[in-house]
Amino acid sequence: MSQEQRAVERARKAFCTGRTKPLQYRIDQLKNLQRFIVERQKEIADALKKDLNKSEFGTPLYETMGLEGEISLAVSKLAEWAAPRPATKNLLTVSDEVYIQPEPLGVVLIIGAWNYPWAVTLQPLIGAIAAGNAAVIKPSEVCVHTSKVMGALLPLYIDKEVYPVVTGGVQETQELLQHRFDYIFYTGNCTVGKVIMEAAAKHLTPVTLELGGKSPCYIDKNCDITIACRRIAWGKYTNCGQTCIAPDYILCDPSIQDRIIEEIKKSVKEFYTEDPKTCSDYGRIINKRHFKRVMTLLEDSTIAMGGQNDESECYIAPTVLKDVKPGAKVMQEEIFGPVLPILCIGNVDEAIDFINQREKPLALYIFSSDNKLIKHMITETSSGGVLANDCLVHFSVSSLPFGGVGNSGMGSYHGKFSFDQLSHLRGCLIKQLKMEGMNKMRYPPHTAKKLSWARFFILNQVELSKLGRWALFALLAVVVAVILQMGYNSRQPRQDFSGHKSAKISLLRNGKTLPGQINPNFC
Ligand SMILES: NC(=O)c1ccc[n+]([C@@H]2O[C@H](COP(=O)([O-])OP(=O)(O)OC[C@H]3O[C@@H](n4cnc5c(N)ncnc54)[C@H](O)[C@@H]3O)[C@@H](O)[C@H]2O)c1
Ligand SMILES: CCCCCCCC=O
Repeated sequence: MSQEQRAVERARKAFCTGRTKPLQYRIDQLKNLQRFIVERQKEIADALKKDLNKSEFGTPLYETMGLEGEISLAVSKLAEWAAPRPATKNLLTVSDEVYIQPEPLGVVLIIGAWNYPWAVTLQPLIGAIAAGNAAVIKPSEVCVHTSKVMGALLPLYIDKEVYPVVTGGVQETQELLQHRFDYIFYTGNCTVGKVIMEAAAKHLTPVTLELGGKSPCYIDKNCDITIACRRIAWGKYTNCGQTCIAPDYILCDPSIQDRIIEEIKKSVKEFYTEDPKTCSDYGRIINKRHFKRVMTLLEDSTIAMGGQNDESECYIAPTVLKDVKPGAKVMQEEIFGPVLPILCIGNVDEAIDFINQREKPLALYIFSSDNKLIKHMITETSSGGVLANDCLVHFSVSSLPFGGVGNSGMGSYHGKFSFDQLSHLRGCLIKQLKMEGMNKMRYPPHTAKKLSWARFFILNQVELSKLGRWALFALLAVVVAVILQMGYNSRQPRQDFSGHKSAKISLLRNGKTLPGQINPNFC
């Protein structure tokens, strides 16, 4: 039996014991995960240093602090998230129990990417644990050292039967994908996203795909360009540009292009010194394949800043390209490296058209002091998320769903969204075996009058909370009268009452009077 098959079977068997269901178990596992992050900070940081040259401060800042926050949130909110959620009642369910019960899905497969290997692998795991699932964890093999540490150390902290770690490469991932899961949570590129979805379709397994793409960054003339460029330089060059939501390219008026270049130069110097190569806060490209790929993207554009590189170290300096044409190589794929092209456009509406003519991005960045312009751009475009006047930080806001749309992915997570995404939200309606008179309108023989009553009860989604006391009282009186009438009529021989004793009544709909030619004698 392969390690993949063994892991899946173990997780399934453990899930079937029901031990992941009690909230206390989930909280204990989340706290164990928290302990792992705190106690193994050194091993985590050492591995990231080797994989991506992440610094000892960069690791907590970009990888583990967010995880700690998400765990604390899940632990403190779990009872609330997992509790039955009351659902709105209508006239037909007014005396019933109507609620939504979140329940675990089963065994989740989590496939992580290499660029923030702890953040994007363990953050879905937090959601899976909180929601009461088992999970098979597959870290990215591209992050060689991190993957080893995760495989060796994580099982020492969390239940290794329920949350096994499978290490390995494409072959191992594909072997895992042969198995049936109850959910697949994949983070990575769009091409492999399609492979994942195809494999999931064979078992009708639902998926979240956290993908990437080209996230545009519009800079309005009307903004503080110094501050804008500092924030953009941080968003772009953090992790050497290998961030799913890095601003991929800048769109701006030609009159501010040179100013932008100067300000980015200043910020780069401020962050990474004159020589970023020797700066401990500046990362490296993950491997030679990606190094070559990024270098190719520079070929047909003009370098305005940076461009220095060293293949032996997978080093590429923070780089800006100017006057870039939409047809340039750098505009044909997600850059995922420290290269920032600037494209000049006429005005905000041209920027909107440019964005809308391309795939829906994971993030859209807008820099402007004009709130109306920001809202206009938000209304006229679509993207996974949007952030005005800053970069990246929306990732760390647990109350916002994080995820893509269209080509940048499907599904979302973080905070309660992770819990909901990895739960089945089960609709529950508990009726009593009473009030049978109310059901006459749906039982055969069907008549026009029964239909008009059904129409009233089903289509009038009366929001009881919005009705005034008297209106509610009047409504209940009508309901009681109808029930009594139905009870009476159900004891009478079947006949057509049309034209007889027609009662003209007025009923409330959304606070307005509804003149109803409704005859209660419909049976
Ligand atoms: N939306 C997000 O939250 C997010 C976060 C991080 C990265 N990303 C995106 O991920 C991409 C970078 O990651 P990557 O794709 O290079 O990571 P990667 O190469 O590590 O691949 C991710 C996972 O897919 C598996 N995989 C790779 N090829 C496969 C195949 N042919 N069949 C089955 N499984 C396969 C790998 O084993 C790995 O576990 C970028 O596009 C980036 O924008 C998105
Ligand atoms: C606060 C910045 C964290 C960025 C994490 C991005 C994950 C996707 O690549």
